[in-house]
Amino acid sequence: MAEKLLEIRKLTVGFVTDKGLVKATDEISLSIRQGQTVCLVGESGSGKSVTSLAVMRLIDYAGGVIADGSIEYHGQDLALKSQEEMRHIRGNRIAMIFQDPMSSLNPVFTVGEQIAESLRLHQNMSGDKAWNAAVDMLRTVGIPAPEIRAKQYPHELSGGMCQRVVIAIALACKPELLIADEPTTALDVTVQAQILDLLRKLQAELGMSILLITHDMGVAAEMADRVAVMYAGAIVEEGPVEDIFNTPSHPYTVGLLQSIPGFEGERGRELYTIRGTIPPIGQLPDGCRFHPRCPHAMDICRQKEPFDFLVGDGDDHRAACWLFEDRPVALVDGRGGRDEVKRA
Ligand SMILES: Nc1ncnc2c1ncn2[C@@H]1O[C@H](COP(=O)(O)OP(=O)(O)OP(=O)(O)O)[C@@H](O)[C@H]1O
Ligand code: NI
Repeated sequence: MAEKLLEIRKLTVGFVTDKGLVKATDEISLSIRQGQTVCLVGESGSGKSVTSLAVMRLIDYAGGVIADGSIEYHGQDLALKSQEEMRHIRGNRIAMIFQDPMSSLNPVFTVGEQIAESLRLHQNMSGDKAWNAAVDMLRTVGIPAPEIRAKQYPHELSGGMCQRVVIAIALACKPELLIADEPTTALDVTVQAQILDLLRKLQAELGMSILLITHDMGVAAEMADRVAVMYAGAIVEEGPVEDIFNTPSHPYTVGLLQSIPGFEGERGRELYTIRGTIPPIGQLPDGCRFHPRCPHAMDICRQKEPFDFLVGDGDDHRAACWLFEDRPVALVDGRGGRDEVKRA
């Protein structure tokens, strides 16, 4: 199995408010191996973007703090790096693309110049060489007539074209890890499929790992090797993509899947929606954070936070749900899962 590239351990990210620190993520653990695509899914407000911003340490600029845990990358903890050190890692070995391509591009420079600038900065290329490489990148990301397009400004390109440019900028430095936060949400379905195909193709060529954030289970099914389901700041289920879709275990995951139109077993039935809404950060219920919305809630769910239990046959599919109390507790890399030590 490929080496672990990124290992997030018990990461708690918070925002300081007048009521003290409110947690946007609560001891989340997740790892990504080389060449792997891990999808982070969950409803709006579950903490997906906060998690990705924490890995990039851009959370510092959004008023957030890493309150606890570690983000191990090549044996070093990104949570402890200075912003100066992070600047060398960002856009170089780890690149990020966001949902809205327009806000990532600079309106006053041509797209060719913006890619060339990234190459100058990170690959030490100069003048014509960087420009020619930029045109090549545009070709690589599937932009027709790249010599002409390179001289155009973002407003002269469609949304889909702009997102391809953003991908070209991100990939210009051949990152090991690409973090993509809803990269296709703003695009129409056909363009979305093309962009996802492009990411897959470039991933195969470059061997990079992808952390893909999406609220779309269909996108996750298509792209992921592993899926992590987030709810109200915690990863409530995580496992190989086949296991998540074939044997979803956490009632929240089951609910998410049942709300996909045309999902197996649901055809012809009224579309299911999970009752209730996600609690705002800082206002979690006692016990399991999902219990007020859970159709299976038991007494213990109202009282005690569940551990991560191993579900399925192997040791790589976990769910934080008391329904699996008879199963072994998942270990996070040899260390205890959530509160495992207290339980013993
Ligand atoms: N700068 C901030 N200050 C205070 N709270 C914040 C800040 N950024 C995010 N939050 C809160 O943190 C929680 C998680 O937000 P996050 O953006 O990570 O959700 P998400 O899963 O990415 O949702 P979406 O699908 O809507 O993008 C939310 O409750 C949000 O209101
Ligand atoms: Ni988000």
